[in-house]
Order: sequence, then structure tokens, then C-alpha cells
Amino acid sequence: MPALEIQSLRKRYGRHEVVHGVSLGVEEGAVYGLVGPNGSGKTTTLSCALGLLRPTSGTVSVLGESPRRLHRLGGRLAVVFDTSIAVRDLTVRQNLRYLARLNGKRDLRDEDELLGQVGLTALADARASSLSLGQRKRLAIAGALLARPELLVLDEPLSGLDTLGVRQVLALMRGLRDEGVTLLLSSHRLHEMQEVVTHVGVLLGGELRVDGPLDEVLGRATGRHRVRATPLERAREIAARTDGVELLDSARTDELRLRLAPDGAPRLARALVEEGCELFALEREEESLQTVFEGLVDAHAAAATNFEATS
Ligand SMILES: Nc1ncnc2c1ncn2[C@@H]1O[C@H](COP(=O)(O)OP(=O)(O)OP(=O)(O)O)[C@@H](O)[C@H]1O
Repeated sequence: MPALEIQSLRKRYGRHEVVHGVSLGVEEGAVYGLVGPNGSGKTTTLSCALGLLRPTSGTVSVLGESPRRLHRLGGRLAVVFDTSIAVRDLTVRQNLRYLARLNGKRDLRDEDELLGQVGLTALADARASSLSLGQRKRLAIAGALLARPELLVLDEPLSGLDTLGVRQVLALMRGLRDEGVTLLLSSHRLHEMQEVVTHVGVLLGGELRVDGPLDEVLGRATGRHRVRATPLERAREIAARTDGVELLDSARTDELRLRLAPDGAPRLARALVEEGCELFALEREEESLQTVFEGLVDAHAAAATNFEATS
């Protein structure tokens, strides 16, 4: 069973529907990035999933519970929606102790270990009011990690951060991923999300346009490669008779495009070199999340234009 599952979620504000039948699943141990531009419905989707908003229709299950029964999950679920929750007049350490008291007698994580994990050890005695936005975000994440959650949901963990702050939060996400915490993150920062997510869902205008493992979304699973070698014609002949290699059409005359089986790359490289070709490059052809996204936006705009033209 997925850690979090959303089925056919719709949300209307008055007569205006802003989430149009979104279905997605976050597998245990995954880092799922819900990405999309401002206003695409990320926060609304997460809010419905977490019982903060009542969906117009659709079903949600979070660690096997419905959004109305999330209190039963106790510390298994943690949510960071707002980074301003720290008590400003308390120090970083006092904030964590305060949250620990609110958590009751549960088996909580050691505060020094947590401070180390989120990179705030040196600021343990600084007042929360003196922290930068990135430091406040990391304090909020530390608070969310106190009760050792299995699933951590973060709305826009990167917004408003400078480059260093982004790097620190991404490093923290990677550490959590390696510990096996399931993460659901929303963000419009595609480039950065690509560095940390294992799965991605692209929301556009309230519709989930793409959903799946990052490798598949980026076309990494397709096995497409480019080869630059001379003489190119001989390289083409060699490629054509090498096992696990399929020649694809290429618009360029100075390279080959191929689909390679998983063990095809070393086999082809060896064959090319052994048969006297100079091999300059053999690289995987893949897209970035940004280019995938731009393609979707173009398709969305074209569909909207067609709709306007025909209605
Ligand atoms: N309370 C509300 N009443 C009416 N419309 C709303 C309300 N909250 C959100 N919306 C609208 O719903 C749509 C989706 O908003 P949402 O905040 O979910 O998007 P988002 O992808 O999280 O955007 P952002 O990146 O800006 O946070 C937007 O068009 C927004 O204007």
C-alpha cells in the first residue's frame, strides 16, 4: 500500500474548480515532488490530502488513514506548511524542547542529534527571531522530525531561500531519503527538485499532467543515447550489427542516435574502438525536469488556444 494515495481529487471554490481529478500515489521510501507553477493547485492538493481542506470529491489515504482520522497516526506523520511557527523569543534549542513537551511522552529524537542533522548546532542558543529564513525552515523541519515520522510532508520547502539555503535544505532532504523517511514535497523549483526527488508529479492548471518515477519522466528509462565518432559511417555500420543497439533517426549529420540495452553502452564502445573508430562521446540523451515542464506548458497553451479557436 502506498504511504499516501490520492484518488480522483477535485476541489471547487464556489463555482471555480481548481483541482481537476488528481490521482497519485507516494510509495513508501519515495521522495515525491509535486511541482507546478504558482496557482497550479499544489497547496490545495496537499491541504485536501492532510485534512486541512475538505475536497469536493475524491478519496485520500495517508498511512492507511482517511484525512479525518490523521490524529490516529500520532508521530508517524509530520507536516511542515508554514515556517513561521517557531516561538520567536525562545532559542533554537528551547523551541525544540517546547515542541518536545507538546509531543508528550513519546520516544523523541535527541535534540542535539537533530540540531546536527539540520545544521543548526552552532545556532542552538540563538533566538529564533534572529534566524534567517533558511535557518527557520530548518528549525521547522527539525521540529517535524522530533517524533521520527515515517511520512514527512513539506509545502514549498525551498521558497524564499538563497542558493546556500537551498543547498542546505536539499542536503537535509537527501539525508532523510537515505534514512528511509517517505517525503512529499511541493515546489515550483524544478531544477532543484530534480536533484532530490525519486518520483515527480507535474501539476498544471489543477491537472496532474505527468506522474511517475523521475527516471521515466526524464526519459532516462528509454535508453536513448548519442554517439559522436569518426568515421561516422563506419560507426553506423558497427552499431547496426552490435547486439543490444537500435539505430534511431537523427536530425544531425555529425552524430548517431541510438537506443541501447542496459549493457549496450560498454559493448558498443568496445566494438567502435576495436574496429578503429575514434570515439569522442557516448552519452545518454535525457531531458531535464525544466524541459519536460516547458514541453507540457507549450502543449497546454496550444490546447487552450485550440479550445478558444473552436469554442
Ligand atoms: N480560499 C480560496 N478561495 C478561492 N480560490 C482559492 C483559494 N485558495 C486557493 N485558491 C485558488 O486555487 C488555485 C490553486 O491555488 P494553490 O494555492 O493550491 O496553488 P499552488 O500551486 O500551491 O500555488 P503557489 O505556488 O502560489 O503556492 C489558484 O488559482 C488560487 O487562486
